[in-house]
Amino acid sequence: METVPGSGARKAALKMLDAVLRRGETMEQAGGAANGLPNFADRALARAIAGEVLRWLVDLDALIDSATAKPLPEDAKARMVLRMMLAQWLRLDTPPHAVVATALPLLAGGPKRLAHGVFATLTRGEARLPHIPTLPPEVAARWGERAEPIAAGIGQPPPLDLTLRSDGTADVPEGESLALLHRRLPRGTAVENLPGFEKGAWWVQDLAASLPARLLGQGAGRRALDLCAAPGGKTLQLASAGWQVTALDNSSRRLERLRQNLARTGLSADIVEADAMGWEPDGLFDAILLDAPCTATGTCRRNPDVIHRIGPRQIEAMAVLQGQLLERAANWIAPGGTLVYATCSLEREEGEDIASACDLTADPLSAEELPAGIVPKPEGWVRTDPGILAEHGGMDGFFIARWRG
Ligand SMILES: C[S@@+](CC[C@H](N)C(=O)[O-])C[C@H]1O[C@@H](n2cnc3c(N)ncnc32)[C@H](O)[C@@H]1O
Repeated sequence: METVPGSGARKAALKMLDAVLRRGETMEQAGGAANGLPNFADRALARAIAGEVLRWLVDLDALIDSATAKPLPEDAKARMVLRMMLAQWLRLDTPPHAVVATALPLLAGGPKRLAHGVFATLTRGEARLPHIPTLPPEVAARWGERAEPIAAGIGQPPPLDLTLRSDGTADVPEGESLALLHRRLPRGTAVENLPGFEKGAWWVQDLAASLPARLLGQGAGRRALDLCAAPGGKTLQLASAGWQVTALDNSSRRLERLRQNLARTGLSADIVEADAMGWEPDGLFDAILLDAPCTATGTCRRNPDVIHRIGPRQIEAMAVLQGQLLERAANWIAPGGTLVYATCSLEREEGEDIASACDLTADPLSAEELPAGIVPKPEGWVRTDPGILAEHGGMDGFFIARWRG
C-alpha cells in the first residue's frame, strides 16, 4: 500500500536508476521496476523521472555538490534521491512541496534532514540547469566536435517518427514529412490513438533508422536478407518495398515482436531464429541489410542510460562482433547484389573503422538518395547524429555504408 500518493512511482524510479548506474542495466531492462505499478500514469512518471536524471546527471550532481559542505559519496542513496528531487522540480515542473512529500519517504531511517536541507538551499537560491546538458568528460572527449550538438539533442526526448507502408498514405496521421513515407509528430504523442495504428498503415521508426533499408531500393520480388532483424522496423520497410525478405535474429523474445509487427501491418517475411555466427543460407541474396548489434549510443535521446553505461570495453566488444558479422554477410551476396551495413552507434569503432577494414567494392551513397540535409561523407558513408536537421527535431545517430557483391 502506498502511504503518500505518487510514492510508488518514485520508488520505482529509484530502483531503475540503481539498476542502470550501479548494475549497468539498460533502461529497457531496468524499466521492469515500474511494471508492478497499478496505472499507466505512475509507470510513465517513474520512467520520466529516471530519464531526466540520466539526461542531466552531471549538472544535477554539480548542483548537489554546490550545496553540500562535504561531497556526498557517488553511490549514496541521499545523492540519488536528491538527483530525483531536482529532476522533478527543474525538469518536470513538480512544485517543491510535492517533491519533498513524495521523495523524502525514500530515505526513511536515513539522512532525510540532509536531503531536505540541500533541496531547500537550492530551491531558495532558485538553482537552474544549463541550457544544454553537460556530458561526462570521457563521453564528450569521445564525441569530439560532435559532442555539443549531440548534447543539445539529449536535453529532451525526441519527436515521434513514423514510417508509412508504401501502398498508400491514406489514413495516416498529419505531420511533418522529411522524406518519402515519413511523418514526424511532436514528442510525447500517444501512438495507440493515432489514425491507422490498428490497420498497420505505419510503424514507429526514427528517421535515421529508416535510412538503411531505403538505400536498398525497391525489391520487385528479389530476395533480401535482413540479418539481425528484430523487432523488425527494417524488415517491414523491405517487405513493403517489394523484397522477399528472410528476417534472421537470435532473440526469440524480439522475434515475437517482429511477428506481431508483421501481423499488424499485413506484411510478410520468412522468419529464422538463429545465431548469424553459425547459420548458413541455402542460396545467395540480392540484398543484405546488416543492422548489427551495437552499443546503441546513437539512441541517447530516447535511451540516456547509454551515456553512463557505455565505455571503451563495450565498444570494443561490439566492434569485434560487427566485424565478424560483416565478414560472414559478405559471403552471401549474389554477384551485383547490394550489402548495407548500419549501426545506431555514434562510435567510430562501430562505424568508420568497420567500413574502412571491409575490402568489398564500395557503392558510395549519394545525396540524391537521402533526405534533404543529410550529406554523405567523401568516402560515400553516412554518419547521422542528433545535431543533423536539429531545427526539425534532429535524428538518432547512425552509421551506414554500402557495398556491391
Ligand atoms: C540493432 S538490433 C536490430 C534492429 C532491427 N534491425 C530493426 O530495425 O528493428 C540488433 C539485433 O541483433 C540481434 N543479434 C545480436 N547478435 C546476434 C547474432 N549473433 N545472430 C543473430 N542476431 C543477433 C539482436 O537480438 C537484435 O535484435
